Amino acid sequence: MSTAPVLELFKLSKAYPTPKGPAVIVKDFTLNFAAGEFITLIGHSGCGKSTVLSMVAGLTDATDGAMILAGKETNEAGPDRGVVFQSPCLLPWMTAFENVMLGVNQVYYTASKQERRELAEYYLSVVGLGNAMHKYPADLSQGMRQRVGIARAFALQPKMLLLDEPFGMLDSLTKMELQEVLLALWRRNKLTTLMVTHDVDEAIFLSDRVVMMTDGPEAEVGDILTIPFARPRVRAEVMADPRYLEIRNHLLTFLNERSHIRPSRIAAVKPGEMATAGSTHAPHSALQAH
Ligand SMILES: Nc1ncnc2c1ncn2[C@@H]1O[C@H](COP(=O)(O)OP(=O)(O)OP(=O)(O)O)[C@@H](O)[C@H]1O
Repeated sequence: MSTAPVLELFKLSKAYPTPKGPAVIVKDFTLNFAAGEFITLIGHSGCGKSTVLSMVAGLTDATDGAMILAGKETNEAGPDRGVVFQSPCLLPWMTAFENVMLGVNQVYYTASKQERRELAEYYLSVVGLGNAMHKYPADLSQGMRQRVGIARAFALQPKMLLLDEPFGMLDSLTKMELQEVLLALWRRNKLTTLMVTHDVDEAIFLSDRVVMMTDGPEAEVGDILTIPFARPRVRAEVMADPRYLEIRNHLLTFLNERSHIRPSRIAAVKPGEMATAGSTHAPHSALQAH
């Protein structure tokens, strides 16, 4: 079995020009994604999470570093990465089905019309829009529109799925429903996934690993936590597991206390305490030395 990562991010950095000179938002962001791995990225507002996702999507150029996707260095956007944003940006004059078909027609132009239709219908049905796929966005709830966005991303069958706070604007019940929809699709398709979220519980429930970013400027990977719960996960069982609170506390402690500290700048830490990109920390091994 191949163990080569699907995506390697090596010392990715991003600086934006400002009147006072370049502002380095993200610095030396290094992380590998195993095939089919679900990674969430958490950190304080404005630290640079979306900037990282945007560089991975090829929508923003990195100022430094390298990105290797499926063995090839890449720095451009492409249909091999499906992106879902907080708001799905559907064309209002097209139905949900037509919105999904737009991408499907471009990517699968060699398939027959019938095959393309079936692909779009399949993913719209799986996300629960079997009876609403011919409605226009204005006639869909926000949660339903986001289901279209998810169906659209999966229908292109990309190598990677990139999600930028996809459930950030939804009420908590709809959010939980869509997390389940996402997990079901992810399991079926085994897509390597990067998701940006502010929601610690969402990160724990969905992820194989949670990557914590330090505060910006010059934000970097501060710590990485492996989530130990077996899949498929049942929310109630995960939340009742004694490790859940421990993991949650670890993440909250990072956000409240440790996100201001840059691992790369700390000289005196005990061996084994420092998180490195790709590490698989258990909650107890947290960096405490500050
Ligand atoms: N095009 C741009 N030009 C200049 N500065 C930018 C640009 N895009 C983002 N920034 C700055 O980069 C920093 C990181 O932004 P980014 O959106 O990546 O953070 P974030 O962690 O995703 O924030 P949030 O959680 O609030 O969505 C912010 O200070 C933002 O103002």
